[in-house]
Amino acid sequence: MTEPILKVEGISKSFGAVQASKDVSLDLRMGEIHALIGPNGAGKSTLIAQITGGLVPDRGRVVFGGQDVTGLSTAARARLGMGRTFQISALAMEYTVLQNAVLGALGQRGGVFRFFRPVMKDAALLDAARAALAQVGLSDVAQVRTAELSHGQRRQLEVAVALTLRPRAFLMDEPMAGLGADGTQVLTKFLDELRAQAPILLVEHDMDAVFALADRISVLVYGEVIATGTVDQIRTNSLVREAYLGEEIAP
Ligand SMILES: Nc1ncnc2c1ncn2[C@@H]1O[C@H](COP(=O)(O)OP(=O)(O)OP(=O)(O)O)[C@@H](O)[C@H]1O
Repeated sequence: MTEPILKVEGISKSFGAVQASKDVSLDLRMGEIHALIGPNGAGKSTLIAQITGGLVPDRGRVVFGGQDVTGLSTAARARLGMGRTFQISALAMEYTVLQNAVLGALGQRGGVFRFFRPVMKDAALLDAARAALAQVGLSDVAQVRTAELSHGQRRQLEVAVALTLRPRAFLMDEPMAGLGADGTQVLTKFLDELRAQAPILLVEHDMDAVFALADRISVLVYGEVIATGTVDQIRTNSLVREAYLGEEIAP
């Protein structure tokens, strides 16, 4: 088996008396969607922040592409190919779709945005942005103001921004949040295809999407991974059913 692209090894993180991550270990393998689920406040966002570099763990390490990245900045991790999308939109609503994709490409490279015009003439950035928009199906709206996009299209644009870096893996924090049934369906199909290009660690509350997409699921409860397994293994796991009170997870 090839080495996992991402390994989280024994990560712990406390905020005062709250232990948000308790000795968390998990990995992300090539070609897979690994979903991270858990009740509100279980520590999913805190874990993602430690993987992407926004928070420093108290203990443990993050290995990406065989390299220990625990001490690296978010931008340095992005340059190594760690792509991500956010729970809260980081898009500039007044800019066009293409401008957002270009600025995203620049930002993810750790570039500093000083003058708009030179940036918009940077052929490499423009090429990367256009290719990413084409891949998510937004080429037709490249010149449209981002504010005019539907919620689902904005989610696609966020994925496009992450794609500009040609990531080796994706971390996605609740990409389905706020999407209607149609938007969820479009994004589910898109993520299904995307995993072949780069594996995805997916934090998601929408259980239908998780069950449709995940090759493996890890369940986080009070900062701890209580189970990792296939959809069937997780559905029938008694600890998991207890944590969810049997509701969302019930077959
Ligand atoms: N910066 C912080 N300071 C103090 N406590 C924090 C901080 N960030 C998170 N926490 C606490 O850590 C725990 C885990 O929070 P986190 O946001 O990671 O959970 P989550 O699983 O992502 O929740 P949700 O599903 O609601 O997004 C919670 O008890 C939260 O209150």
